[in-house]
Formats: sequence, structure tokens, C-alpha cells
Amino acid sequence: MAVDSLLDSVKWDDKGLAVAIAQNVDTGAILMQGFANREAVATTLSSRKATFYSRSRSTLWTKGETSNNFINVHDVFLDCDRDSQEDEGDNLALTSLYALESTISQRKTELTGENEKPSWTKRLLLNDKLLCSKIREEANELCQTLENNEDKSRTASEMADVLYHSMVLLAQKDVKIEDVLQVLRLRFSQSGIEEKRSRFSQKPLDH
Ligand SMILES: N=c1c2ncn([C@@H]3O[C@H](COP(=O)(O)OP(=O)(O)OP(=O)(O)O)[C@@H](O)[C@H]3O)c2ncn1[C@@H]1O[C@H](COP(=O)(O)O)[C@@H](O)[C@H]1O
Repeated sequence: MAVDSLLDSVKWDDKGLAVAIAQNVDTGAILMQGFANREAVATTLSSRKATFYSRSRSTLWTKGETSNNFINVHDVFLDCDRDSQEDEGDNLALTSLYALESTISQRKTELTGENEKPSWTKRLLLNDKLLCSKIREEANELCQTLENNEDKSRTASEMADVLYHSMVLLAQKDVKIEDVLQVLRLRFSQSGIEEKRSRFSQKPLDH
């Protein structure tokens, strides 16, 4: 969206202000909430640093201008009522994935301890062969929900199984979910076909 048309579509209040919320791009955690006017949003978009309007000082301020702790803006969105704008976040609620990552990591620390509580995660962490066979099995079950035209809820459930078991493998390899998200983010601006073509420029594509 062009800057002017974005600014025109905001429902500014009678003082020309709207609520501005900066969220973490992955977790959705709120980093800062304040007010913005047209100039603050335009500055945010041009500088890619979250900039607000201070009602007490009647001036623009960029978070981090004194502390150097800038909020780097990945993207700007309007909420559905168009009376607030969100910086930095794409509003993905990934907190559940981080919570699951934390549970799995906790189980890993318990592997050598006295805690004999039965745990499927621990069984997987202690047996790479079982872990890999479960990931393959769950991926196959996910595909079958498409091939056999199964209910949407079956697809969601099988994807949950794939995600969970794959996340145990990530933990086994000491790879963080954030590392995976970072790879996905880097691919945002690139078509998969183009990326593959750049790797196999001599070979025909198989997809
Ligand atoms: N998300 C999961 C999760 N998803 C699946 N599973 C287990 O994975 C195992 C294999 O799942 P399947 O559906 O394949 O079960 P199956 O018996 O092979 O059945 P079918 O293949 O016949 O369908 C089962 O024991 C499931 O309970 C999970 N086990 C754990 N978690 C998460 O991990 C946390 C810690 O679990 P524990 O390590 O067991 O304490 C839990 O609180 C959950 O948040």
C-alpha cells in the first residue's frame, strides 16, 4: 500500500492521532504502546524505526533515540477498525510454539535426573530411531488427510503431531524455533521457484 493511501485509510481522532502498538514480529508480545499522527507513521515507514507522537511534549519521538534501544520495524498494519496501527508485528500468535519448545527443553534437562515421571518427549529424546520414524509416520498421516479427503480437524490434528515431533528433533539438534522462523523470514521476498532455479540453473525444475 502506498504511504499516502495507508495514511488516508487510518481513522485519525479529532486531534489527528491514532493508537500505535509495536509488537514482536514472531511472538506478538507488545513492546510499546503510544500515539501516532500522520508524521509519526510516515517517519516510521521511512526510517523503519518505531516513531510515536508524545501528547505531553507535543512532539515526535523515536523509541531508542536516547537509549539506542530502537524498535526496528518489519512492517506496519492497521487493525480491523483502522483506528490503530501495529508496527513490527505480523500478529502471529506463536506463543504456543514457544511454550511447547520450553516444555520439550525442560524434558531434555530431566533426562539425566531422578525424575521418573513418564514422558513421551523423553522417550523420543532417548531414541533417535523412534523419533525419526514418528516424524515420517506423522508426515505420512498428514498427507493421507488430503489424499483421503479427511475432515479439516484431522488435518489440524495430524499437523500438530508433525509439529510436536519435529520440534523434539529440533531440541535434539539444539536448533531453536526462532532459527527456523528466521530462515522463513529471509525467504519472504523470494519465490521458491526462483530460489530453486538459482541452485539448479542447468537442471529442469521438478515442481
Ligand atoms: N504435543 C504433544 C504430543 N502430540 C502427540 N504426542 C504423543 O505422541 C505419541 C504418538 O502419537 P500418535 O498420535 O502417533 O499415537 P499412536 O499411539 O502412535 O497412535 P496412532 O499412530 O495409531 O494414531 C502419543 O503418545 C501422543 O500422546 C504428544 N506428546 C506430548 N506433546 C506435548 O509435549 C508435552 C510434554 O509431554 P510429555 O513429554 O509426554 O510429558 C505435552 O504436555 C504436550 O504439550
